Amino acid sequence: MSELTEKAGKLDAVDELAAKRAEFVLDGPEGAVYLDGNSLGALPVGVPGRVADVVGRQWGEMRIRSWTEEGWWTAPERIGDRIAPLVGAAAGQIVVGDSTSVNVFKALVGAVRLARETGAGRDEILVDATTFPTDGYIAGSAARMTGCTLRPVTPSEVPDALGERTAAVLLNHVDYRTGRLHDLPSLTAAVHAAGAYAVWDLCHSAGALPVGLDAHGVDLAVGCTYKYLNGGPGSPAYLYVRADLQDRFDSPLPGWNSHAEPFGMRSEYEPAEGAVRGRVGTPDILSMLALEAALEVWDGVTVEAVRAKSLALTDFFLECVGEYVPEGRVECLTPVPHAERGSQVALRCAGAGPVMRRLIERGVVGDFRHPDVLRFGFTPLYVGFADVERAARALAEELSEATAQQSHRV
Ligand SMILES: Cc1ncc(COP(=O)(O)O)c(C=O)c1O
Ligand SMILES: Nc1ccccc1C(=O)C[C@H](N)C(=O)O
Repeated sequence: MSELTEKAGKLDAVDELAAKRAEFVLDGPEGAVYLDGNSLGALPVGVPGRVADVVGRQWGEMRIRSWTEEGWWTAPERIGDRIAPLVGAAAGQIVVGDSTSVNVFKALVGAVRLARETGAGRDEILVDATTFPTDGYIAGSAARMTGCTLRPVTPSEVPDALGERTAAVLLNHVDYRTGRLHDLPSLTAAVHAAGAYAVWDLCHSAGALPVGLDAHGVDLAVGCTYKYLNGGPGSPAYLYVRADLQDRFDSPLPGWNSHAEPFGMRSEYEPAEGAVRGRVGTPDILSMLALEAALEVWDGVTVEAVRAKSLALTDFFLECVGEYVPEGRVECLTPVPHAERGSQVALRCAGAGPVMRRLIERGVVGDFRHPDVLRFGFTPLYVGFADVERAARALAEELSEATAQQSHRV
């Protein structure tokens, strides 16, 4: 047994979250090392039974009565309240529904409208230049619709780019490619000092590390639920609107579900109070109730414990990669300081696409991001230290073989 295998065993033995792994389905043809929870979280064991009940009994037998008797109608705000503590929000500020892309649109246009109430000259939106593409596309459209210019800047350039013209700033808490964690408290404070509104995309941080939305005075936030919250493919996203902004939040998608009296069927729109104002149309109940069941794995778990394990996992992965992988074959894009690291490790590597394909064939599942990045996501609820060691060893073997083949060809 190598030193690192032994170390993995010791770390697993004292892991206080180790028992959570049994609450997920992790078998199947791909093997047990699943490091792609930053794209699609694994299936919690309680979900299939709940979905069967929702379909078979609630829909199949109770039909229309389930909107009231099974709480379907109020699911978006009820599940929002279940997510709230995971992102540091008090109840009543999060509503679940639609995709992240749609919520980015609601939040960003809403933010520009808030900024315009006090400063008509505010006609610029700043957007993270390194963002996951959908946020940039939506921000471009939001800018055109609101008569703003869109200015892409890196998060570190934001403080200098802010000014009297800034209406809203759309940032990612953790960068999807590099895994870099941005400084949400200080960037939010800088946006506020300029009189603008901050919209945060939490896709890669919610469920992986403390976010502190209320504590840091974030204005609006969005996130998906299919990564670290394990809600399933295409599970609905969420929108956070800070309590004291809700009265002034003017949604660009004011559907009947956000009406003060949806069943009044009135022709005039009157927005509901509270988080409900962020709703649009009929909620996607099947996905939403699967998500609700998935969130039960968080019972008795603190985000702080998850963060501590996440950092221990990524530290250990970096240590194993440093030990096993031939010098110079990979370049780590993820920052080493804990304060700047999310819950993934991104390694730049020649031939990253084929390398990841072969790793997956070996049963180590990460993903590849264009043009040359290997991404490994670490979900502390179901990834263990032995997985980490095995993944790094498989990567090293893969890269050594590739190197050997290359020199053979030469
Ligand atoms: C930062 C970020 N925003 C948005 C999305 C996607 O949004 P949607 O759920 O609308 O596809 C992703 C990943 O899918 C993401 O990583
Ligand atoms: N929603 C998806 C559907 C299909 C494939 C990937 C995704 C992702 O979520 C990608 C992820 N946002 C990423 O950080 O690359």
